[in-house]
Amino acid sequence: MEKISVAVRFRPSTTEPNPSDRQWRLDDNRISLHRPLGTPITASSAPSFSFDLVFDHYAANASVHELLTRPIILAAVDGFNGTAFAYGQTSSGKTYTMNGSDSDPGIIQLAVRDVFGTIQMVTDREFLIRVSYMEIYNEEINDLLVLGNQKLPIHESLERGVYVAGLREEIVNNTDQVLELIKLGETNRHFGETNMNARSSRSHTIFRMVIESSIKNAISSGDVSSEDAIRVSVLNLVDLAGSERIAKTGAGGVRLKEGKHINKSLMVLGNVINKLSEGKQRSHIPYRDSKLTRILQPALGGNAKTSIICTVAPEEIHVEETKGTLQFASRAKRITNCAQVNEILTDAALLKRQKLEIEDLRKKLQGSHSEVLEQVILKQRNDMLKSEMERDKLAMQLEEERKAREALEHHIKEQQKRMDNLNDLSLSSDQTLNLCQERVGSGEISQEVFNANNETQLDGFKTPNFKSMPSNFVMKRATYSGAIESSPIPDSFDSTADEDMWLRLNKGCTTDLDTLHMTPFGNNQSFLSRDESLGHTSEEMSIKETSSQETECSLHKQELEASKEQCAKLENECNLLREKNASLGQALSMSKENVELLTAQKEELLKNLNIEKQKMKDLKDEIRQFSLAFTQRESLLTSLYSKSKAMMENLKSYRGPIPEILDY
Ligand SMILES: Nc1ncnc2c1ncn2[C@@H]1O[C@H](COP(=O)(O)OP(=O)(O)OP(=O)(O)O)[C@@H](O)[C@H]1O
Repeated sequence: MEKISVAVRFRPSTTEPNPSDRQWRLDDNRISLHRPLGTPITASSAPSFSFDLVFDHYAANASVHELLTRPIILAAVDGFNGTAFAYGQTSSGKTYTMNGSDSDPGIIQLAVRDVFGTIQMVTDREFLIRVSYMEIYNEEINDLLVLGNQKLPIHESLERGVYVAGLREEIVNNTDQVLELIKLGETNRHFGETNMNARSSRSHTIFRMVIESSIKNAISSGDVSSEDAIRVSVLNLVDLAGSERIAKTGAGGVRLKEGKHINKSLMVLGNVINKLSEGKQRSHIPYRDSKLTRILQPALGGNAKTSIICTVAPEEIHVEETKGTLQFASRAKRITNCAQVNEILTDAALLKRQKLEIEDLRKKLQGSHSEVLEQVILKQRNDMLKSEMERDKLAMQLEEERKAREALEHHIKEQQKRMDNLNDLSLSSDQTLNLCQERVGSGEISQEVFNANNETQLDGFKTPNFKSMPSNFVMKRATYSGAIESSPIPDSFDSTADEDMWLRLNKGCTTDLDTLHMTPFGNNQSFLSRDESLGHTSEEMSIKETSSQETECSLHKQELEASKEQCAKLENECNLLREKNASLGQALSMSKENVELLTAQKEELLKNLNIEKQKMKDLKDEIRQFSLAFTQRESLLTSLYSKSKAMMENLKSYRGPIPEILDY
């Protein structure tokens, strides 16, 4: 943000100062009005003013330019928009300041020289300068480089902002070329004689230079950067028509109409300056109320560096107008602009950027990116296969473990059964022992027999409880009612038998003894005694066996627990692998989708590239056709212009009657 710089310039007095006149006094950059005797007038009607610069009547245009406008010209070459305009009452020296004289070139001439002088010093950029010259006469825009009143319209677009449509822009290469064009423009400009100025500007004129520049050979270099951008700045040098009092100028007829238009547009300019000076940039600023403010919009509170030179007349007769001008200047001083370098990308640079982007995308698609993707997919496939194999292996292990567990369980059940049997056996042995002891107590069995039997060790004794009874041994139980859990019947009988014992054993049961196979003598050991002696030995054996089986069983149990744990662990691992497998499958399908998407994008981009290429070709054709048409039109216009000029010359020298038809 920077403030508009404002300067005030006093033109030389046209009259001899009268001792009774009030005087404007300049102290550095301050201006104050003094009484004839030299005392300052401090009333509110005549306050003192201070400005960025104040020039007295001795100042030459060159010093005004050097101090006020030159910085703007240099900034314009660097890409900033710039505007310098002269404001003041009629005959205060605006045109003199802007256009100068032969001995004192004006700001426009000095600016043109500066522009060309500066760009010659810049070696790394190439410049294209275009100039145009227009006037706003009676609120109509005319091209001063073209004959006649064209009444050009103002247009607005996003790309160009506010612009005058159809305005001739001349590409220029040097100062002289521009000065020639300015001369041409001056001949077309509206001047008129008033009471106050023999050659009064009846229009606002805007001399415009468009300065384009780009880095030399930037487009052919590698990357697209800010170097590829083109700087386009607009420099406006404006000579306003002077505000005037109709009574003073003595205007009537055409001059009066002109004066009204001039005053109206200057009033709008004043309103815009007022609003902007109040810091109301965001409120409505009446730029559209006049063509002048519309065209100067960027210079007033916009993207431009602006300086205003307010010209004033020193004479007593113009004190009120001078005060008005100084007030305008004071308000203008408060306006802030926001100038920035204007850079745009050319079609070629844009195309280059697009090409690079497309190339980059293509590389990503065709090159490293797709390879990476393929590798990722391959890796994922491998991972998936690996995990599937692991899963199968684990499933097999699990199956084996399950089988082993079932076998173990089966084994444990068997062992349990055996243990139960052994327990039963042990119990029945105890009972048998008790029974025998009871019988010894009752005298049925002698203590010696019992002891002998009890001490006798018989190998190969099988569990009598589960032995099937021999079919030829049938007992009839009459009175026997004792609870015999284990049968005392041995595997086989000998040929001899102790009848008494038999009877005693059977407690009165009658048995057909003839059917008995008698136990041979000498081998007549009672089966009872054998049985009972065996009962005592089997108890110890069964206890031993039981304890060893219990140990075995607890070992099996431990094994079972361990295998259960292992099994659970394996199941967990299996679940994890299943999950991993599922996520890998998902990732694979996603990558497949990505590949498909990228392929589609690639195709789309290639399609766009082709379209862009076609567009480019069309544009080139269009440009070729346009430049052809333009050259034709230009040569036509030039010939028309020279023809009309020649005719004008002829007409001027022609003294006879005016011919009725002019054949062009
Ligand atoms: N600084 C100056 N030094 C010498 N002569 C000057 C100076 N300023 C103005 N003049 C002369 O004063 C007269 C009026 O000046 P000029 O035409 O520039 O005024 P103007 O403000 O452009 O008036 P208008 O608004 O009517 O066009 C001219 O003859 C001009 O040569």
